[in-house]
Amino acid sequence: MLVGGRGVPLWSRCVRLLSPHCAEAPSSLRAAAAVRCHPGRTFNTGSCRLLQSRGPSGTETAIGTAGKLVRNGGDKKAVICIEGNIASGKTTCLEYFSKTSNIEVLTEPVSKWRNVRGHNPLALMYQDPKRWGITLQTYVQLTMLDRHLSSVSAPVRMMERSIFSAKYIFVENLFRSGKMPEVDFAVLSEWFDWITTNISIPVDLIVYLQTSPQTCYERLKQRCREEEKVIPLEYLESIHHLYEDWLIKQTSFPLPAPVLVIPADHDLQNMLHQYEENRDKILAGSCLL
Ligand SMILES: Nc1ncnc2c1ncn2[C@@H]1O[C@H](COP(=O)(O)OP(=O)(O)O)[C@@H](O)[C@H]1O
Ligand SMILES: O=c1ccn([C@H]2C[C@H](O)[C@@H](COP(=O)(O)O)O2)c(=O)[nH]1
Repeated sequence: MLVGGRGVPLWSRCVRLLSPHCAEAPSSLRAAAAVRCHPGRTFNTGSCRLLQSRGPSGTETAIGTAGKLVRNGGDKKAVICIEGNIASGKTTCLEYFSKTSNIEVLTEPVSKWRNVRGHNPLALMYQDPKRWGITLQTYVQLTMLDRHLSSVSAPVRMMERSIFSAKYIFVENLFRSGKMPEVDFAVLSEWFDWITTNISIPVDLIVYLQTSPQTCYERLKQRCREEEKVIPLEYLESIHHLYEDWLIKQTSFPLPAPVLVIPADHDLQNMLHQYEENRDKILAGSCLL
């Protein structure tokens, strides 16, 4: 295992734990504070509760000491986000860990993205990204925020992706590829900046399932989700490069947490073995299990 390594070749079998470049990353899964990874800005939201409210889907929030909206009781729970390309095996990984007691698993709300009041923004986005990209990504941002803020029922929460990858990977990809008008990107960015400035979204660890785009392409075809039949290999390559820049090279956007890299091109049995081998690392430091 290499700790804090950078630029290590892809597809190596070892697992790596990379630290965020910013100085203010959450120190461990025990961290009571929610910290934003921006130079010179630290928000400690761990202690005081001034106001409390309950929203839809069991969201309980309060105003913390820094004036940020915080999830109620969130300071005591560890949050692990599973990140990776489309069809890299995130859901399969979560299914594996869902069998562990004391871990709460939250999959991406894809069913909502496929059906909001009878509309399918995911399908619309793939059909015409220029027109519908903002529609899908606005809804993704809302539903991911709802996931982050929903009340936690176990000491450890494992969730699929995050509001950060929605913005840093998918919105960014639409914009850079010329499939999102500048004004749509600006509006989404304003929303994202407002949310992350005013709402505490603590993440303690990112687990990055690192795959080749080719592997994802094969798994995508095997999964055969109707909306995704139009996805070419090049799309997965773009997503892959954005992930690598963010989580491995750490040259694009701030990291909300340290990164554990798990090479994920291997067959299912091998992957399950790796998850078992890394169980302690993934859950390390929570002091709650
Ligand atoms: N290690 C693996 N080897 C082969 N197929 C896999 C592996 N992991 C997952 N799959 C299959 O690949 C497809 C995508 O996996 P999934 O877990 O849904 O990915 P994601 O949630 O990242 O989109 C599914 O059909 C799944 O059964
Ligand atoms: O912000 C986002 C997040 C996801 N998507 C798309 C990509 C896939 O087609 C589905 C679900 O992703 P999985 O990797 O299979 O979980 O949603 C998006 O367009 N924007």
